[in-house]
Amino acid sequence: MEDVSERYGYKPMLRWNPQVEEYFIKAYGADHFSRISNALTHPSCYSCVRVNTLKSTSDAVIQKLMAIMKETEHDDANENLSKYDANVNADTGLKQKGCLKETNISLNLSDCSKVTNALYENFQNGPISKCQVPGLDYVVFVRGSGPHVIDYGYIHEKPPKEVIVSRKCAEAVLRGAQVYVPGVMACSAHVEKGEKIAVSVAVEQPGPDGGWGLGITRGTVLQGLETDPYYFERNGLYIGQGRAMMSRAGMFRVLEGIAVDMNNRVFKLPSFNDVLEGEIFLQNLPSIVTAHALDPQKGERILDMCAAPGGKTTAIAILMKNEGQVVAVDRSHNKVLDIQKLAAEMGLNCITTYKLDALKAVCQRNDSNSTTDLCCSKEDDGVTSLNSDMLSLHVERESSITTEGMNDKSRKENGSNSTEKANERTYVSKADIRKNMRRIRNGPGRSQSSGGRVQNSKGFYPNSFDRVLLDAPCSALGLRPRLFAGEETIQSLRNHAKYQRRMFDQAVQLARPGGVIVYSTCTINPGENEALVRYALDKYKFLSLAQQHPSIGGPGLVGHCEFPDGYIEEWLKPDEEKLVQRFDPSSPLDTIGFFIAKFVVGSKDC
Ligand SMILES: C[S@@+](CC[C@H](N)C(=O)[O-])C[C@H]1O[C@@H](n2cnc3c(N)ncnc32)[C@H](O)[C@@H]1O
Repeated sequence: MEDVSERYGYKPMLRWNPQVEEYFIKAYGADHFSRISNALTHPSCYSCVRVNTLKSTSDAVIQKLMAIMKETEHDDANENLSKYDANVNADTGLKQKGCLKETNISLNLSDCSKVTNALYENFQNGPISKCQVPGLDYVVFVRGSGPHVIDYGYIHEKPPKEVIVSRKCAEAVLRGAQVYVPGVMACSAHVEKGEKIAVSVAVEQPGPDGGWGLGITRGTVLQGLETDPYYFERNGLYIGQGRAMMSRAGMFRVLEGIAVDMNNRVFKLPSFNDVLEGEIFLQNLPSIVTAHALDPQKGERILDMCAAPGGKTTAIAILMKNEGQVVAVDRSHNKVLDIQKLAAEMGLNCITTYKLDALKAVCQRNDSNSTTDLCCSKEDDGVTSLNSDMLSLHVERESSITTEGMNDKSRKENGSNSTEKANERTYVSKADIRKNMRRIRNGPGRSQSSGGRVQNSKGFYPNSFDRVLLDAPCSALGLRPRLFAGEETIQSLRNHAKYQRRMFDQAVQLARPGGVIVYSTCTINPGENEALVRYALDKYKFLSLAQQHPSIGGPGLVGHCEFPDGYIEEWLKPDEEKLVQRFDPSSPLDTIGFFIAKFVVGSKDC
């Protein structure tokens, strides 16, 4: 007989490109890499909330979040007691309820086996508490739990009804999302609205051509038999149970909406996504530390080179008490709008946004005649803040979001995004929702006719910033939870590294002597981390690594790696490793994989 607990469990194995795996094993050692790889398949066991100290305090936020959690628990309890009655045999239903209760009661700290002592102490006084790291008391941790064992109601020869979801959908669900219609790939026959559904994920498998593939026809009928698609591959890839919000036919007919309401998850993480608008921001701990490491001071001029959606930009602005200027650029028009929305929601008017390719972030003085762009047209300081007069006179307008009046959420739900996008967690600001409501009521305003406005920039003058943050686009191999990592090859990893070096070259020109550059990535790839630091220190003798505060990540990697093609990748030299922060997803801090290096810029004349 089938081992039900194995089949209906959650024991994913991350797949890598074989050469990439070999490289990481060389870098970390086989055991350590296996721990990292395993950690990446799970979400962190706590959520991290950054408090907007200009609007609230950690204590006030903790009180409010506690109240929200209480309310939710109360709603959940009622929901659990009433929801399945219609379609489930009464006895089985009662058993399920018992199981749910038991599981809930067992949500204690021991579930989160990887929590450090520091975090453990944080949670001694309840599920929500202030971060104990000196200087980070405006960070609030909210305890989650998992992995939970779920009873899917398997009866011999009568497997539970189920859906298979796409991998991106599953990753979003593990972070707390619901299953949206586009994410559903296959479903059991005769599923009706309200029925209990087991949710598993189909992950890319090696294809005959050496690549990866997912050969599954959307709409496939599942029988719960070995003949089902990915039957064996889905062993141990069950991510929770939910209630069908529509019939099987509906799931493949409609284009939008929640297909399965996930009410019994393998990982339970409170998301607080749409509460306490402007008062809090959900952010990974290493990202918060990055803003801190930059050490922005009131009145300074700071450049955030790859800023969207603005998590670090707003953290920096708050550390500066909204005094000074934070110039936030991104190459994506819509993403610049996201930064604007977030800044508005958080009440931060020291943030100026531009659309700019960070590879062309430096403009020379003589460029200014040929451009209407503000950044290079102002002789005195190289950058100009965005006020309303300037907006009407100088802004280069761009047509905005094509789906005028729709926020990200409605786009997601109406199916105009891809299958994957429908299950990615997208940030929707309350300010955005309110703005759209106003537009619907009043019609488009004068400045709203083409949607949001984004000012193009042609770059900034050299040495025009006190501090520069380069939170570089990267392979993102530290992000979690992740169920597949095979897409990155050695070549693609090297391409990321090249791109980052070119951006760093721009950052070096823009930071003034005596200024600071912070470089960060959310990848575990040393080629994009330590190797970038090596490149920077070897090429720019006036740069030196600086101590970061707080320093809670681990040390960097010292040495080098020799590749089969003869290429040698140089990492850090002894003593440099303590000056960078490497957040290891398998470490007790239980964060995403992340890297931070801080450079001080010396005199550029030498
Ligand atoms: C890691 S994300 C930044 C996250 C952001 N710093 C935050 O904390 O919210 C990288 C960003 O770089 C942007 N990007 C990629 N290539 C770029 C380029 N050449 N110039 C400017 N931005 C770029 C992407 O659009 C993306 O928003």
